[in-house]
Amino acid sequence: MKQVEQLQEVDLFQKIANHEQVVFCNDRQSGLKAIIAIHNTTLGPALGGTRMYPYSSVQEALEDALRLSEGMTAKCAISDVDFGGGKAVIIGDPNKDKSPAMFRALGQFVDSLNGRFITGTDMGTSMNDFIHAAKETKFINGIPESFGGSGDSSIPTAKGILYALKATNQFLFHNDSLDRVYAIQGLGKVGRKVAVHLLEAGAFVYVTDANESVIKSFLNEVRDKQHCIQVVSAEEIYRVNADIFMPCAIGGIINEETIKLLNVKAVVGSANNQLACDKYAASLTEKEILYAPDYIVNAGGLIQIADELYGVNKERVLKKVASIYDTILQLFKDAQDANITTVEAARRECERKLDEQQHRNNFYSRSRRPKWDIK
Ligand SMILES: NC(=O)C1=CN([C@@H]2O[C@H](COP(=O)(O)OP(=O)(O)OC[C@H]3O[C@@H](n4cnc5c(N)ncnc54)[C@H](O)[C@@H]3O)[C@@H](O)[C@H]2O)C=CC1
Ligand SMILES: O=C(O)CCC(=O)C(=O)O
Repeated sequence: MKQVEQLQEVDLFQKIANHEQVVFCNDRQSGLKAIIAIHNTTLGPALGGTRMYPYSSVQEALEDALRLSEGMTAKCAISDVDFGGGKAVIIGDPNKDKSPAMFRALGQFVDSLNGRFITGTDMGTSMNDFIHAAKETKFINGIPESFGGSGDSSIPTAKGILYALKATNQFLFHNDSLDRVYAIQGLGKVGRKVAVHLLEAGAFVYVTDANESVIKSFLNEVRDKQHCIQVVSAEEIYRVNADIFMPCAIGGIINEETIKLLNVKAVVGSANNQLACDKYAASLTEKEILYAPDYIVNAGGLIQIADELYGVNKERVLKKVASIYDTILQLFKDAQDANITTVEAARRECERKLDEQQHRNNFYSRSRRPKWDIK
């Protein structure tokens, strides 16, 4: 028994070897079971949303927290914001298990980290949930403006996706018009906003969502565009003949099986960690499918919540979100010139930025930050 315990301990530390800190949060009264993963605070306190998902095991939740927080380090570096990478996951079904008490408990755990981790919404959580968390800690962002936050971060995220789509169309078709065919997986906070805009721009969209009521409500919103929409099943979304496949729900959906099915020229979406692992970037390239790295495409929300550090200026946020167009276009060109995948090109750029900015004050060098006052 003792040997088994020792082995598990070693495995766990191997698993989190690239991370600075992982916190398991358990609140019996509210039922909160959450994991906070802090990947890297070189550039500043760890920043990242909190996801709620009915994980089938603690292992699965931990894997997700580790991968998502690592992605946030890259996202912060490439977006030039003064934050590091972190993320929290709550184990539970967002449609059944949520309560204000659960988010207050999460707020207390976040507060106990004294500014090392700042959080807000992600998949399965909403601004309203974080109003409760913000009663317990100041280290919450992206809550409604009426509560002193920067508001719905899925709005700038959706705008960023549209810029990334334009850049992709420019690169592929030498014309950045959005008037094309898209296959959208997930019509949540981000996917739906993007879909509505694409329809307004004259696009045709294939859509799917795991939740039928989400599809109904979407169709209701875009009643006058029914001829430009086809609802398909969860499986069919991978097979449809479209210009761009847009993952806007869960991660890990670009894998050996789905790559075989894809019938598109590019993959551009909001979901974090779309590739089940990095090797699938090469498989996409082999199939001549252009991949826009998720953490560049979906950085709009991060850009807004990071701007809270300076008191939020929507104009400044929009300008920075618009730069996603140039970043993506340049990345496609760099990858093409160097004959490497877009994932490798993005990784090199992140590493360059992290190296270049090692000198920046960070948690360990006791920087003071205007809003969060990290001591
Ligand atoms: N909200 C934001 O500003 C940002 C979101 N993201 C990422 O974008 C993705 C979507 O985020 P949100 O729209 O905020 O989440 P959300 O929770 O509002 O919406 C997700 C939608 O996907 C659907 N869904 C879940 N599993 C599915 C599946 N297997 N097939 C089809 N549909 C499925 C859900 O029913 C839901 O309608 C997530 O991966 C999130 O991490 C990334 C950056 C910022
Ligand atoms: O957009 C947000 O509200 C949170 C930022 C984040 O966690 C993400 O970009 O994945």
